Amino acid sequence: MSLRFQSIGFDLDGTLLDTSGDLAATLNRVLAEDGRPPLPLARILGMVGRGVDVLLEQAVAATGGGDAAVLARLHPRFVATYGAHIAEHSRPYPGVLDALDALAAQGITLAVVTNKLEALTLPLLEATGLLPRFATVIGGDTLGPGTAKPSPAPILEMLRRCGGPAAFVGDSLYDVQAAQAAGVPVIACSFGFSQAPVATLGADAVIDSFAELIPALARISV
Ligand SMILES: O=C(O)COP(=O)(O)O
Ligand SMILES: [Mg+2]
Repeated sequence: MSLRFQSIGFDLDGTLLDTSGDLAATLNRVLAEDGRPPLPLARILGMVGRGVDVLLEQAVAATGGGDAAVLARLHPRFVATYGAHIAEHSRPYPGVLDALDALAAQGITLAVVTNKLEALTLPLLEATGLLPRFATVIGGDTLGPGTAKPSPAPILEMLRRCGGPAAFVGDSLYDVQAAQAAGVPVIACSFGFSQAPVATLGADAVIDSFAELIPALARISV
């Protein structure tokens, strides 16, 4: 199946990697250290996808509230704790490695565009064996404040670095909005962290497993 895409970008959390276990354990540990109650996994996953600042804002609001000083206190604790436990439970979803290899074999350039901080993203990709497969990695803070998805900025930067035409693969509304604002077709993964049914996100295609990725890309290639 030959695709017309020069490059394909991937979201990280809930798309390439199931990071739910390490994210939830880290957040609940940081909340406990601050005297706050734990949050259930499903609630936490609904807070993931717009980066650590939004995650902490929502987690603090859900556990008794707190002002900017609370967030400023929790932020470095979250980053340090997560960095120390970055890949204890996090694994690629089934079929990820085969799909990436098949795309690379077609000469397609692969990129990661995540809202996770770059300094956490790189060791996570390294620990899970994914890093060598990507030509470029753009984190939520790589391009500066205000450029995380749903801003189109990181997808436009991926196009600049890797060339077009491009497609994007993600699991959240923010991925779909960012790709559409950048004029790039987008595939949504139903196995990720989206709280809304992925069929309602407005993506060009929905996949239920990575085995469906290349056929879906072929369908939107025409
Ligand atoms: O919210 C995050 O930290 C990262 O999320 P993403 O990899 O799904 O963009
Ligand atoms: Mg995601």
